[in-house]
Amino acid sequence: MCGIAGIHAYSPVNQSLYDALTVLQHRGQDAAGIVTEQDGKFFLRKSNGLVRDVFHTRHMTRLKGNTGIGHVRYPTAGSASSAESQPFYVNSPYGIVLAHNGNLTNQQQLVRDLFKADLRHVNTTSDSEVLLNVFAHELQLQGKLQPTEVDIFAAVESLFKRCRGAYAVVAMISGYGMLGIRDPYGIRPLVYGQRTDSRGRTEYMIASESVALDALGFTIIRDVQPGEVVYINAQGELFTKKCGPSLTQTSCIFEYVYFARPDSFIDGSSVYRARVRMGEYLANKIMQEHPEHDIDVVIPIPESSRTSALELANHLGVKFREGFVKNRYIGRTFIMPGQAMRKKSVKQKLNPIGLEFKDKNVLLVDDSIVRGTTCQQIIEMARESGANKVYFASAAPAIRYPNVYGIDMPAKYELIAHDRTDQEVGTAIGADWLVYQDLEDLIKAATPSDEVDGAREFDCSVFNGKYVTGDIDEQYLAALEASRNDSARETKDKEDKSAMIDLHNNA
Ligand SMILES: O=P(O)(O)OC[C@H]1O[C@H](OP(=O)(O)OP(=O)(O)O)[C@H](O)[C@@H]1O
Ligand SMILES: NC(=O)CC[C@H](N)C(=O)O
Ligand SMILES: [Mg+2]
Repeated sequence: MCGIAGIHAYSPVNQSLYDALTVLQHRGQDAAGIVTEQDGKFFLRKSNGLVRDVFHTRHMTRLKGNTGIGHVRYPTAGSASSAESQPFYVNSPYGIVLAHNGNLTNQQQLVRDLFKADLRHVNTTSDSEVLLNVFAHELQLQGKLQPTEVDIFAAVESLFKRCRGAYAVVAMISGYGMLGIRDPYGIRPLVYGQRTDSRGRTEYMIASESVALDALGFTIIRDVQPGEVVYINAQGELFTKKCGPSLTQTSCIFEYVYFARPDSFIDGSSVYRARVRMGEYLANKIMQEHPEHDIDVVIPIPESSRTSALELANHLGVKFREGFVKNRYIGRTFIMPGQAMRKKSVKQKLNPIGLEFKDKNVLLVDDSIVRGTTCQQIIEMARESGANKVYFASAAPAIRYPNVYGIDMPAKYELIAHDRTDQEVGTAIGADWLVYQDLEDLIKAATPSDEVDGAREFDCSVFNGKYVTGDIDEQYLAALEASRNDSARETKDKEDKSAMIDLHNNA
């Protein structure tokens, strides 16, 4: 799940983009990048690492210009080589840079077509570079010396016909402005807003999450609609057009469970409200399944489960206590590359407060169980701290299927719930009992307050194996599993790093 941002302003945007990426850091910790534009020249800085490590003063001062885009990366395709950090650049037509959140599901086909039919060169194994080249090719086909919004919309219309999967995009065309694109299903989030500068001029921002707009003083206009393009030309005029087919919106429900920050709104639905309701529904289910429960205390597993766990405790009428202290300098473990690193990080990140466990029956609450890395170690810690019984509740249903839309869960056998019943998962993680949220309840929880509960559709593929784009079959999933499972990826990352694919101009 990457984070993207673009700003069109009347004063330098380097610091604002840096701040936006910091606010979006929870969406990607592996690499970061910013491109700005001034007088027809792009200035790029991108590399592996957190935002604070990638940009030093010397880089910031070189990022000149009043328009720019940025990216924080959590790889789901290609490798972890710094050459695959984003934004990507292509020189023709005009000079275009692009940053992408999501994952293309027909990358191989597109690469073949780009090479054989469009005569284009793709230098990395990133799907985002492919996406950029498809856009560039389609824009070139419009054949305009000076493209207008009409040409840009036409190019994206063709891109929608060619590119499958999930893609929320920000891009910049040298001399012609900035645009945001959301795929026809609206799988990944994208929102835009405006603010007024001291001289009364309107500035625009496009970003993955509304928190980035809040932090920079932009007022939200609305979410970019599925299949819509938002274009701000070099003169600062805004144009929007729905260029994709009319499909039912199916945005990713896992954004509400884990990825997004609770203070964000996605498609009119508050992530915080969704998590509160997840806690309420989960409490109801626990009361149904264990009416005579003997829970003494509810303890959240920081960070993401806290909102749900507090509400769950309120509804159960049981004490809520912070039983784990989180090391604030360790990032999110689930989005780290490689199981060894994830495993090590749980212990570095979370430490129990013995007092809250000793001789108590504790209910541990997490937002989700994916590989089981976190809950297994946490349950062990709870027992070592003297807990009597350790129960576990997951605010999301069991994750049994791979994700193909921008969450790095490529191999079903790496998922602890794959091929296991709920009860078997409980045993595998070492809990006395385990309760999972029901999918219908999760859907209800994520439905915006002004809509009928449960009427909104979402991509729930990790829970039900139904892939909304309709192009995913067993063969695709088998190839994905073979190429991106933990050990295959580790080998590829090592190879790419030593091969030094490195074609980008570092500011
Ligand atoms: O079953 P697993 O494979 O361990 O994955 C699930 C865990 O990973 C995430 O936490 P993470 O540390 O990434 O982020 P957080 O601090 O936002 O909770 C999530 O919140 C669960 O705790
Ligand atoms: N998580 C994402 O959105 C990843 C974007 C892109 N597929 C990459 O791997 O860089
Ligand atoms: Mg967590």
